[in-house]
Amino acid sequence: MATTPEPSSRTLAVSGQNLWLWRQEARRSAVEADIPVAEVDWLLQEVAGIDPLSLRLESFKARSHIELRYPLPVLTQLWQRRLCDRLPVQYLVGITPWRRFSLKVSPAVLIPRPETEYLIDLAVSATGQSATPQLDAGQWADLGTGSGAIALGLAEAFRSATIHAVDYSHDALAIAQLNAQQLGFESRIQFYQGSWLSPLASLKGQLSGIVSNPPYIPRDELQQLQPEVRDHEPLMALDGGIDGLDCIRHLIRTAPDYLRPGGVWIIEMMAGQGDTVAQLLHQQGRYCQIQILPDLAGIDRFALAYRQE
Ligand SMILES: C[S@@+](CC[C@H](N)C(=O)[O-])C[C@H]1O[C@@H](n2cnc3c(N)ncnc32)[C@H](O)[C@@H]1O
Repeated sequence: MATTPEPSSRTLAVSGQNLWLWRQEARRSAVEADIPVAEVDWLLQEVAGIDPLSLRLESFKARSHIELRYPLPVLTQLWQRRLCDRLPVQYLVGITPWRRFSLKVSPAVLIPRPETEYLIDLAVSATGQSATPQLDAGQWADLGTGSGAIALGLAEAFRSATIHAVDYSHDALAIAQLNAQQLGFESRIQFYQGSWLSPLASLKGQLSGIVSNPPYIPRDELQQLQPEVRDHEPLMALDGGIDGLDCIRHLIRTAPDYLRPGGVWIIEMMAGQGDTVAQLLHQQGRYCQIQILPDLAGIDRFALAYRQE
């Protein structure tokens, strides 16, 4: 498993000119390796604390010294891992932005994606549109919490709710808990190790909402994923079984017993799964107002339904 070196406790300084030269070389190698050059600047923001404008205008070049989290040769080694091992830059620096949060990530968790941010907006608008009272309060679940991103988003959006975050992976839960502590949400989110809803048996019939971004990649397609994903993100976060729908089918089948009447069920899915997911929700017979919703690019990526009253 890839690990990022611990930041040095020594003060490590380089001249702006030297760092500029390092950046030029890294940008050249990024182009050659077909990696977005913007990732070099992201790395420099994190390890050298240089703001995006100074990077864009290259004004940092005039500074006599810039403090780094790692010595320059270690930075070079890190960048080599990005180039040669295709290690995602988020794992290199150990953090990723998501909504307004800066989340700790490691190869134990999926790197939360920008499109997943929309699940929180869907949850907020679903509670606003519902006739069921106080859907934005009470108990909410984030199933397959990974880094804790969705649980944190829900905790921030629904100030009176308690969030129950479940993951099968102990290592993922450790990261999620750390994120909750660092962002000041530890009293609002409870964490459970186990499979989907099974650790929440005591909450049957009480959940105001269930939100999940489950694994949904068909098994045969895993090998065709980009190396950054295939070789570094956890298989347990990706593998959705033969047709990609194993976890979604399970969540459709089990969620009605856990939702309160009128409670909302929201998931992310893969492009092309919308028709089948809508059909499964209809067949289950206990959902209403079933909707398949697009992402910002207009591609169907989300499903939303309410438990019948
Ligand atoms: C696609 S990732 C989503 C992570 C995070 N919610 C996000 O959106 O970035 C799916 C998550 O489901 C978890 N998972 C897989 N199988 C599970 C199961 N049977 N029960 C609970 N969690 C599971 C994985 O460990 C992984 O963290």
